[in-house]
Amino acid sequence: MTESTRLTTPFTARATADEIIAGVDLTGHRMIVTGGASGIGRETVRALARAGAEVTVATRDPARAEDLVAEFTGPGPGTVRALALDLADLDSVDAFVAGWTGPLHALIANAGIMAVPDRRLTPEGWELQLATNHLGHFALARGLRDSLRSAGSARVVVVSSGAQLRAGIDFDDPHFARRPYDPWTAYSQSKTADVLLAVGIARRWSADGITANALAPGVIITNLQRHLSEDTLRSFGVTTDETGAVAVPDHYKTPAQGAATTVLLAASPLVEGVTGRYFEDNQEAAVVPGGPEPMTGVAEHSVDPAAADRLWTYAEETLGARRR
Ligand SMILES: NC(=O)c1ccc[n+]([C@@H]2O[C@H](COP(=O)([O-])OP(=O)(O)OC[C@H]3O[C@@H](n4cnc5c(N)ncnc54)[C@H](O)[C@@H]3O)[C@@H](O)[C@H]2O)c1
Repeated sequence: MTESTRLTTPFTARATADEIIAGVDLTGHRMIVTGGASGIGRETVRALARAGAEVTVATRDPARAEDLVAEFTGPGPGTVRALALDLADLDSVDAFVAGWTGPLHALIANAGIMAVPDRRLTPEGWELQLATNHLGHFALARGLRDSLRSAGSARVVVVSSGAQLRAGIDFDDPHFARRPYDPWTAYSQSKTADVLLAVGIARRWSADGITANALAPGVIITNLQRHLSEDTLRSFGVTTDETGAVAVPDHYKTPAQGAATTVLLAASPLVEGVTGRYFEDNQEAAVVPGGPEPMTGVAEHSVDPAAADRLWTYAEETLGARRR
């Protein structure tokens, strides 16, 4: 992709999800938002349902989406329901896939965890951030491929992060079995894997009418930061006063603004047919060398087709060899 072919939209970085799809009618569109009960995912669900979509919130605890379901119960065109899904538990992913019937117009891989302080493993022995953010979503997307195909035209949207700039995939030790565990390196690796998943799907499923793109939502205060200490948050410029009010730097977004790029990729006609790309602030991002310095753009290692293919094979083999 060159500068001249980079896709631009009329939307500013501050546009909200509702502004992005104003006038778009999603009636009859069936969509899944993982992690849709909180944070950015919750605002994604609301914007898509307001535009008329039938949205399924895939969440570990469906009770947490009760108010969302209630908000869209009634005469309006959009509906919301909540179904159980634990991405770190492949039996749960399999059960979710087995329970899905009919077409699927958009799969939004939004759920995620960040900077888990110690090296935690799933029952299969996989590092928790890679397992949740990537391997669970890989299994989910693969399991739902027929449903995506049967929609005729379907989109996969993967919520990554600017953290993908900081680390590629360590194919020799993805689960930190030998190298020292670092919470941020593990997060960055998993977010690179998110972009590579979109690239991998774009390389394989285009003939099925399925597109896939990844994005960074910006920086938004949500439950995602729960593993960060007050000192770390202060170093990011986030402070909490004695009343509990949180003050954030100017570049932080609201959840509704954070959901905007996801909604652009899931539903806007502006990106019809676009696949294998990475967006931030509602525009396609520039490809840059990864490393500690760049704050925007997508790292070369995150969109490298060879890395995408290698990760795809790795994920297939890993899932195939899972402990029962
Ligand atoms: N908030 C930010 O500043 C920011 C920045 C960059 C990227 N992101 C990405 O945005 C996405 C949404 O994060 P958010 O900020 O809304 O945080 P959040 O914590 O509010 O939402 C994440 C959701 O994922 C769910 N989840 C976690 N583990 C799961 C599992 N095993 N199975 C099913 N669901 C699980 C959580 O329950 C939660 O609902 C994440 O992928 C995150 O990496 C967020």
